[in-house]
Amino acid sequence: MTHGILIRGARLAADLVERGADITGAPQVDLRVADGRIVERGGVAGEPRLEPRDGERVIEADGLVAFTGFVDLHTHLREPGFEQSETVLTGTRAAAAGGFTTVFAMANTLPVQDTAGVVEQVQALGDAAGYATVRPIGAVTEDLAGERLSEIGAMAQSRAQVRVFSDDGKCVHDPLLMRRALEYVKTFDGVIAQHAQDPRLTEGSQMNEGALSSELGLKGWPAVAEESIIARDVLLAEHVGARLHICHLSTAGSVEVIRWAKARGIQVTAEVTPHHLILTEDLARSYDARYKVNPPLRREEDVHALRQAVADGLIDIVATDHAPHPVEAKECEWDSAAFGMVGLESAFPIALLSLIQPGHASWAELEALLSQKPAEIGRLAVGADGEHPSALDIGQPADIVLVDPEGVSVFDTARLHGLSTNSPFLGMELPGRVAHTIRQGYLTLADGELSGTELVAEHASARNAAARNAAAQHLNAQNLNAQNGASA
Ligand SMILES: NC(=O)N[C@@H](CC(=O)O)C(=O)O
Ligand SMILES: [Zn+2]
Ligand SMILES: [Zn+2]
Repeated sequence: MTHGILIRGARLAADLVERGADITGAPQVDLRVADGRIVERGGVAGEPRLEPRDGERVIEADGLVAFTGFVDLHTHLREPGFEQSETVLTGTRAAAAGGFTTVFAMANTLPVQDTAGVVEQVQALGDAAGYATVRPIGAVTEDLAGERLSEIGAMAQSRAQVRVFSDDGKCVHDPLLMRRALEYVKTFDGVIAQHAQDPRLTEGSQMNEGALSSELGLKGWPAVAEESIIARDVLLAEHVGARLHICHLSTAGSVEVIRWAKARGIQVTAEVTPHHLILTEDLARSYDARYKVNPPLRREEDVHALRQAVADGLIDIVATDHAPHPVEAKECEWDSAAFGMVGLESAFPIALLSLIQPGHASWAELEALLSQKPAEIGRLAVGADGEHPSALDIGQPADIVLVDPEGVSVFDTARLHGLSTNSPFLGMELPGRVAHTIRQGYLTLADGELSGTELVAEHASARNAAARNAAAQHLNAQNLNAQNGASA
């Protein structure tokens, strides 16, 4: 049913190791995709170019850069419970439009993703929609209340095979609970993703604490509220010998704590959002609540420190923290507005603008930041359809995104594909455009247009059936081997 795809003349991000936006240094490559995988390559090192076959869809990719599909370790899909803000379907459509083939779905839903039942439900909704692989994140504590550990083991062993646990939106503040959580996830190579915010230091906080918060009369949110939790948690992670991930780093001081922890060999990874790489607290002067986010936008020095930390390899990944909210929650007074911004569709343009163009990252490094490292931190390889291409090579699964560095993206409410439009970039023209997204061998985004919901669901169900067959064959083969072994 699925016809193949031939991509002609793309540059591979992996071949572009020099920092800066220029792509002419890499050879042009042809990739043939069939049955969900990359089956042939052409054009490199004297290999012949590939010619289209009957029924194949041809993508002319001259001028485009090909990445392994983007992986977002930090997305809020809002379903179950907040379907007026986003659903698994609408959120994964936004993901596909942004070049993502996998999203990790945060646990602050209603009910909270704190049981095997809820995480399996969220994953099943993702499988059915077909726009992206959905890997649920499990809550660390029951109902995100910070009092008792949730069913971490049951979620890890469920069909969803949860490996990332987070109370995101809230900080796991109790040090004993944090210690126990780290001990628990260590047993199955999981990770705790901490939302580092001391609740006592940020009661009622509205924006970054400093001269500007005083001037605007908004309650301040001190950098130390973030930095002190990170400092404590890297020490706990060291003590336990477990993996710790820090969500949405926002201050220069946080970078220094991470620098110290990494130099000590502590197993900590750090994430930055696109908005913290480009926006500053000054936007709060408008009192426009689109700029209200957790953690708050910080000073220009912080933005520079975060970019430099990416350049120095101290920050491991870029994650969107896509946080949809309905109009009512944003078009109101600053103090009563919700924290959060949508980010899936603007992630690539902002990464181009803040990291690639100023020379803080090469295209190859961006591929690590947006694809390989988040997949690795989230242990994406664990699970039924848990394969992620390590490179765009023959035999690898065909999760591919093609971007146009010379293109432009314009964000307005009509052009965003999620349910909510609380983007700080509305009305702006940003450099770079996501042109095509291919997930498991089928197009979810073709020339900037999302593929139809029914068609994508059909492709996904065919892929799911194929995956189930492969798993069954594998089991049969194992049984056969076991029988042969027994009779020998
Ligand atoms: N980032 C935000 O401002 N909001 C997030 C919660 C979070 O990521 O902390 C949300 O769920 O709305
Ligand atoms: Zn958070
Ligand atoms: Zn979040």
